[in-house]
Amino acid sequence: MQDRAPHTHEAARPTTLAEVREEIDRIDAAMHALLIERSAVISDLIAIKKVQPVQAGDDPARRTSAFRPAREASMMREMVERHTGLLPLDTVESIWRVIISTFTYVQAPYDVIYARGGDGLSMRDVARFHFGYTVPIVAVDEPGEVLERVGTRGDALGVIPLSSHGAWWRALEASDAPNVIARLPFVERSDHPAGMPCLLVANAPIDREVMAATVLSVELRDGDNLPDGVNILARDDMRVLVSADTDEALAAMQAVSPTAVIVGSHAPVFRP
Ligand SMILES: O=C(O)C(=O)C[C@]1(C(=O)O)C=C[C@@H](O)C=C1
Repeated sequence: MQDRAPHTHEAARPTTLAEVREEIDRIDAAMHALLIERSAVISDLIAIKKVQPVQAGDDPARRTSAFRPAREASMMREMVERHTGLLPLDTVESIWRVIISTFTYVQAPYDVIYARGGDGLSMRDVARFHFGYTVPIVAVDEPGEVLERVGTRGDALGVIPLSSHGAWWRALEASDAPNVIARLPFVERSDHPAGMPCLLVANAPIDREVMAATVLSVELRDGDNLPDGVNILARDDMRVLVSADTDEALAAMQAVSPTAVIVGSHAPVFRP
């Protein structure tokens, strides 16, 4: 293929269909070459991760998955912030979700176990949108079954819709239980094509480096008020799953409810 200058306002714009297609072929080949280059970088990353703990005190047995939700959340933010042009944000986001999830999978295979929720179809969309088609997905009926299946496996991610019934999160309170590690979608908006709000649970340590919002299981008593910066994620009567946005909000929540149990964390909510 002939080398052409990148398409800019200054460069001569293609005027025939053949020229435009030549330009598209050049761009497609360049994008493909970049993906191949990305996979070579991931090979280096695999070698580095084997010898470099993610954070002090890490238990390698609890780090078998390559999934780093805080890093992914910040990558998705940056992608949204730099995006421009005709291509819908949904498309760019879904392409990057497939790229990142698949590169997570090639580092260390894992599967995604999700609770079907209402019609089951929305949750299937959530699983495919965020994890692509290479990662195996498994549907189960109830959040409790997701947690049972994730259990002590280091190579499974559970996805639970926030609209699930019952206080399913109480099963996260045990010290050897999975933790909440992320909240989906990473980029929230009302018209998100797979935007059902969900929590990701995994047998992975709580990311202390980036403990942006802390997730707690709380039993409210009559008259308890939630402090500023504490939001209810899910509720079953007086049992609530909350997220505290800051360390101050976390301390205030623990002052209101000393029996509150930390069950995970997630990156700050991002609404562009
Ligand atoms: O940055 C990492 O730790 C990676 O493993 C790379 C990568 C990616 O493909 O960009 C893949 C998985 C992680 O969840 C985050 C990012």
